[in-house]
Amino acid sequence: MFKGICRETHNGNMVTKILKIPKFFTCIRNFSSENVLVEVNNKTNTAILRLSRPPVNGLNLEVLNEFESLLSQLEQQKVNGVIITSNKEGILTGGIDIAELQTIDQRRLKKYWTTFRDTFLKLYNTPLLTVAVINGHSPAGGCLFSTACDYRVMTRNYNIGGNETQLGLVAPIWFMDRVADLIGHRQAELAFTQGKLFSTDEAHKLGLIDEIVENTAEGLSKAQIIINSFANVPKKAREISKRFTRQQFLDKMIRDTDDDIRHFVNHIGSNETQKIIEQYMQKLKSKRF
Ligand SMILES: CC/C=C\C/C=C\C/C=C\C/C=C/C(=O)SCCNC(=O)CCNC(=O)[C@H](O)C(C)(C)COP(=O)(O)OP(=O)(O)OC[C@H]1O[C@@H](n2cnc3c(N)ncnc32)[C@H](O)[C@@H]1OP(=O)(O)O
Repeated sequence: MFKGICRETHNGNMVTKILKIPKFFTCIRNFSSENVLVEVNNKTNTAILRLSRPPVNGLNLEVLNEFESLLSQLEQQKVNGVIITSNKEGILTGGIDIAELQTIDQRRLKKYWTTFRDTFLKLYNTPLLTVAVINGHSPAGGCLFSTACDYRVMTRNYNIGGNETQLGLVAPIWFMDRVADLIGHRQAELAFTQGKLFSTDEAHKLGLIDEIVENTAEGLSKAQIIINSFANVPKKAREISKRFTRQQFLDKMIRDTDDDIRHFVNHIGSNETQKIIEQYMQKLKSKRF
């Protein structure tokens, strides 16, 4: 017997069921965590990882830890590819859960930012093939994490980009570097100085995303096609090529770890930034944009 977890909504409440499935008939392996649903298709050996933390899949410490740990498990299982998407069509993630930034406790800020960086690095550095199916808005942290994937498809009429400057925050330099890798230095400079959120069409024209799809289902099947297209590529050679093309960024990010964490703690932990964050949260709650 194979044990799986099934999550369903009944009358607005999330219900978790433990399923017992005969191994022979299983086509899906399921090992979801609290905030991230995972299913691995036994036939294609591809994992779909769905962010599932209402209301906006905010990236708090728990989501980041779960995400990192699930990726490690998928690496051990040697899946053929990982598709990252949202369980809620319309929002991939609202980015960092702002509640994590509402503190001047330096130890907490340091812990959060270290975990945030480590999770990004895990995704950026994994030998697994990764495809982001961006099926909703993807501001700030959401955009950053999708840039770590090998390929990005996005559904129409949503926004993606680094809006930190609009909020009075400064995005980390490695986010800027990663976006510049995709859209070029000049466009990244314009985007980050303006805190620009791009529409799906704009993001596609710039190269921030690779393809546009109409809906999540099309996104998932497109992602599977991308993963399949690597089937005849020698695995070891692909993995080493991925590592080589990413090595320079990685070396710089790791070399700058201490400076980056210090900068984050000082920037977010200052009274001035705390006021800005508080005002932003109030605006967000009253929808005054
Ligand atoms: C060296 C480095 C130094 C410094 C680095 C500094 C900062 C870190 C920099 C970069 C990395 C990443 C940063 C971030 O991710 S900051 C977060 C930025 N995110 C946003 O600005 C998104 C804000 N949200 C929205 O635009 C919309 O909510 C969204 C489009 C996602 C969804 O819209 P929708 O209309 O569907 O829902 P809402 O009614 O707006 O929201 C529902 C509910 O959720 C709350 N909410 C939304 N986003 C967040 C969030 N990010 N964190 C916490 N809470 C959030 C919202 O207030 C509503 O709450 P309630 O009113 O109680 O229902």
